[in-house]
Amino acid sequence: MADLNELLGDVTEDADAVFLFSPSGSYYDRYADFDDLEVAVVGPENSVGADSFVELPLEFDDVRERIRFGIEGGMEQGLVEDGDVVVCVVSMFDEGTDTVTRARASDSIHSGVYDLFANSRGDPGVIRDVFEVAIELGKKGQKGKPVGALFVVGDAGKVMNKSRPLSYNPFEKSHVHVGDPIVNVMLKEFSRLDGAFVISDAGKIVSAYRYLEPSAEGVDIPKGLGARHMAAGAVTRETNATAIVLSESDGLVRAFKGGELVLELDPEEY
Ligand SMILES: Nc1ncnc2c1ncn2[C@@H]1O[C@H](COP(=O)(O)OP(=O)(O)OP(=O)(O)O)[C@@H](O)[C@H]1O
Ligand SMILES: [Mn+2]
Repeated sequence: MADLNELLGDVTEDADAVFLFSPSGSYYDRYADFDDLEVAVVGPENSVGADSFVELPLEFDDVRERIRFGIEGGMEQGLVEDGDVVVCVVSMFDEGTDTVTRARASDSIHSGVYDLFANSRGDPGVIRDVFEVAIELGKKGQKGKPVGALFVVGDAGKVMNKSRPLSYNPFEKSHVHVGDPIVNVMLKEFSRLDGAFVISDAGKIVSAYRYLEPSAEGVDIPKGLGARHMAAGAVTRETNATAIVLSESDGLVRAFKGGELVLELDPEEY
């Protein structure tokens, strides 16, 4: 009769790295002296004091997302590289370690999402929520028609100084935050109209209908992108904001930081 452990050994064969997702201290210790294997801890905090640590800025309920994010962070830090086999040890059912998966680090996983969440000024949860609105808008459009939108997240005071109103601000005096389902409906509704949404670090919607007027000097964004993308890139050079743009013309979601395009995604594939 076949031996179960032997069969399951296929999962860990030829591994280049082991990523332990939020392990307990005693569990981590059992992995501490693997010499020829990169052992890294992935989680919201490095409570076991691991040398190699990838911070998860958000709780990903979806284990697949958690693993993707962990691997991308590991690539970002040079712990693993394109083609490496990464064995991921995860707890899926709150009963300690119960899941082992084999994943391959690849440049296609390396989409820029990690950098966007981990190194932005805005709260990671806020960036995620805005990102999700943009993706959803991209998938469905506005009443079936393609729609474009521009969200500027973080450093809102400075962003307001670099912009002017195109119309009355429906969020004036309101205290609404992204992530609230009602707000997401509002964001989608208002995205039919011109200009940008300005959102604070903590996710408060400061304004809609802002016309951004940053200097475009020294902004290097890919040719073929128009005024909306130029404004998005430029505002992130002059402020510490992150801009998330849904293009009406090609349907892609892009993010800009520090004046540069840092992420480009097709909502249909996300
Ligand atoms: N400086 C700006 N600030 C805010 N919104 C802007 C700015 N420039 C353009 N927009 C918005 O972007 C819309 C589309 O402009 P344009 O076609 O030039 O941009 P684009 O980069 O090609 O974007 P898309 O791919 O969505 O067409 C405008 O109708 C306007 O609502
Ligand atoms: Mn255009």
